[in-house]
Amino acid sequence: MEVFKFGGASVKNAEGVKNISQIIQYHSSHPLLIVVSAMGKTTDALERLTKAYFEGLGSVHEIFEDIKTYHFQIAHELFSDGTNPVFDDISNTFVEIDWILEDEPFNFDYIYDQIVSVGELVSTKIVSHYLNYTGIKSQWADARNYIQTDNTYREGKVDWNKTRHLAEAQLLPLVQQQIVVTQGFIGSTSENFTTTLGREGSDYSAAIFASCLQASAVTIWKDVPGVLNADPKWFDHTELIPQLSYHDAIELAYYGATVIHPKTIKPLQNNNIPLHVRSFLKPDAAGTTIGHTEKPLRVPSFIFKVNQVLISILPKDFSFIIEENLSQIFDILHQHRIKVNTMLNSALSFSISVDHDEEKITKLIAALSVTYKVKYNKGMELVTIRYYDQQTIGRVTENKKVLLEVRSRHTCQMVMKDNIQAFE
Ligand SMILES: Nc1ncnc2c1ncn2[C@@H]1O[C@H](COP(=O)(O)OP(=O)(O)O)[C@@H](O)[C@H]1O
Ligand SMILES: N[C@@H](CC(=O)OP(=O)(O)O)C(=O)O
Repeated sequence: MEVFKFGGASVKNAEGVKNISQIIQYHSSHPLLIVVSAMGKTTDALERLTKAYFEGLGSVHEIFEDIKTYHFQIAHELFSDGTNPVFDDISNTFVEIDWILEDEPFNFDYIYDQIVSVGELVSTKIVSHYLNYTGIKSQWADARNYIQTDNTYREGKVDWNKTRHLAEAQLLPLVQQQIVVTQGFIGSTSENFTTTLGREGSDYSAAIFASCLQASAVTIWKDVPGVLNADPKWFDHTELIPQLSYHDAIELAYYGATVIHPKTIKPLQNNNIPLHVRSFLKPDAAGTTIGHTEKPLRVPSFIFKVNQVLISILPKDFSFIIEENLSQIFDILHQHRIKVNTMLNSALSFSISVDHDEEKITKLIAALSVTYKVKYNKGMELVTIRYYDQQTIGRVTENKKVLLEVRSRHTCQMVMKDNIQAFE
């Protein structure tokens, strides 16, 4: 059996749903598990809804109505028959949000997961109904019955033993009967509360299912021809990488190549399952295959991250940065759930580049400032070049001021900006 994953961009409208149905039909001669994300930018909209609800804003109902209208419009374009059971199914799924909104808000992360997960529930209902409507026999499955996590809401940690057991015992027999459509991104605690696996986590879901079911391959269908040596949103002249080792794929994803969620590769590598990245716009093209290959990447690959904050942390008494300080600093970073994108330490300071999440950063700086002198620069860019050379470094740093540079044998990272403004 194989696992196919379709992200939000592939099902952002009725045309998209029709397109992926054709892809599924073409491959339907062998068992398939289809993992689907929320439609288009629905997760962002549900996040806005959750925030508005917590802030008691009057826009809550307007945001919610827009989300519902978007899905019903897609369904009306797909199903000419207004009595199709899909319409009741969509309504019943959205009712879960109505119930939440009737109560007073409590525990943001928990409520976030209960609301935001509805995006995946409703998209998979539409896709599954549409496959059946067009004669492709399929059944809908609730990913929460299989993917078991702890109760770290918004970033559920997978309980692999339970998940493997449930997937093998209960999901595999279904997939062997007919095509199964399920959700990416969501799981469940042992008390049956919904969790999410972290933003963009549907690729990871596909890998979890594939590894638990010993799939022969995973294909993630994207709006790009495969893995390129840079994000085409940033660069004009990108090159397709036809074959990529698991190791290089992990490095690229880890440094922020958003084409693959960083957690996706390891479970596949551990089980020797190839990962194909292909275009849902050109489904006949081979794309990229990630697997065991000794072929090194021939072209330098770039990863850009904008909206970075460069934070320098110095002991208040100007003493040296020693292991004890580092351990305390990492503890504070961990408590604030901050992912460090790059770091460098010198005798007197420790510098990190992190994503600029205003709320988290304000709290982090306040916590660090108790013990340390903290300097920071907002609005920075972080570029990572895998397999760098001097010419490539020259190209990306043209007209930039580099504030921090870290190099290993294969990877060079630079934090930079056009005009520097220092804050203290
Ligand atoms: N190295 C890369 N190769 C290809 N695409 C990349 C790369 N780095 C970033 N991307 C971006 O990843 C996007 C596809 O990923 P994403 O939007 O998360 O898909 P989905 O929502 O379908 O999961 C592309 O549109 C592209 O802009
Ligand atoms: N819908 C979730 C999960 C996901 O992975 O979506 P996508 O496959 O569209 O990136 C999100 O936007 O975070």
